[in-house]
Amino acid sequence: MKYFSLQNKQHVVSFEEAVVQGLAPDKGLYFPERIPAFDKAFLDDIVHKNDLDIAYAAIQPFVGDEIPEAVLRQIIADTLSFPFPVEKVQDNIYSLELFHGPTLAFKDVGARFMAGCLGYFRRNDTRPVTVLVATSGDTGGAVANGFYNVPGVRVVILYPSGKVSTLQEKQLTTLNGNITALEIDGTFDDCQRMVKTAFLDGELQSHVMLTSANSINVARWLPQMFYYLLAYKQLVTRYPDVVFSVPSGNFGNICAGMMAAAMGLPVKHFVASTNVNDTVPRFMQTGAYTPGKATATLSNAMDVADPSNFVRILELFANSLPALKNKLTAMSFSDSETVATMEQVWKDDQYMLDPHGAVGYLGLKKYLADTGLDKNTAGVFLETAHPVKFADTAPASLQDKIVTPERVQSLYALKKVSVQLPADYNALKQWLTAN
Ligand SMILES: N[C@@H](CCOP(=O)(O)O)C(=O)O
Repeated sequence: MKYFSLQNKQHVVSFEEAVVQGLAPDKGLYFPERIPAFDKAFLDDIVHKNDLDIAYAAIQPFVGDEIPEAVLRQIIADTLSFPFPVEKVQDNIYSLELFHGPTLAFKDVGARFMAGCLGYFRRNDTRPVTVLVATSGDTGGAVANGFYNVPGVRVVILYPSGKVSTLQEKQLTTLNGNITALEIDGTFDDCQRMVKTAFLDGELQSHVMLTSANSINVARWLPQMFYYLLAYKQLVTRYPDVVFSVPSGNFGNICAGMMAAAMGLPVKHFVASTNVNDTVPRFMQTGAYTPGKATATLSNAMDVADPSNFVRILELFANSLPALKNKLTAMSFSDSETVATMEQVWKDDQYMLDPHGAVGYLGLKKYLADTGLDKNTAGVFLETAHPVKFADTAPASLQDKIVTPERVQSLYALKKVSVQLPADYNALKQWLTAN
């Protein structure tokens, strides 16, 4: 499989080059040259396949022969070492729980897969590489955990000061070792812009070898297909149709699901559920892409005004808005709707939503109500992070009901270590060069 830059289709690279570079030199995102198709017999028999074989079938065409089969299978096994249950919340409404990994968010999947690929590609390379990553909350912790102590790799995480939760910040700032947290006086979009600018800076790159671990990197983005297939496997014997509602910020997660659908996974429809950072829902209505400045919300990991991966979604639909609308509906919800939903679902169903899952749930319910879909349809919202990550801003009535998983309990006592920087690319460049 080759990958081209979405800024210049003539710029074509291998999987390895796409992973190691992260972003094309022209700042374009890499995109696969063709969309592989799942074997129909394999999909028809998916309930009898094991999870690792399903993931292998999904990702192998994107990797080709650039990673030997045994190595790729081991990377997948290391990535999927925790469960992805589909929990019933109400009749026809299911939560795909993606928070059972080490950092309690769906990002663990992509971060661990990418760490495995990068480790393989750099096995004979002694030059140190810097993984540069921007986070609005969850990516940073997952990348820090996935790359912690990986030889020859240093991770530099940019996060917006005061705009991530207590637990998220502890996950970013307490590992130390090969992980450094840069606390930026700005928004996630500022952090993402600074990271992307670094990739364009030839002078910087002559001193520092850089790659990205945001979902702009194909090895972070594509493995997110796995859990759509695993959810489908769990539901297909009961429901002919599945609708996924995906809480969306940088749009990498939903874009991976839509890639799986383009490969043949039978998904009836996708709902992109956003908070008030509604650039995509507005685009879907008007056709005008006009990102403003990000607004801070309770679902902070989705506080993204200019989502990187939306260009990939457009590419999947040959930039045709009518074609996209047949497969995707986008809706936005306020914090007050989010809180009311968290309280209501706990009261009625004893299911604890996190604010991102609540936004996904809202989008799903609204879509199903608007379209009047029947009992043959399973509605699935992605519960992208554990509620404890947002315990400090959870409604007072729910605070004492959120259970802290054992694997993060010790984090609260650790001391935060971060470097404060202004939202200015030159400050980042100076820091990277000096360190
Ligand atoms: N929601 C993200 C923002 C970055 O998204 P990514 O999937 O491109 O890494 C976060 O939690 O940091």
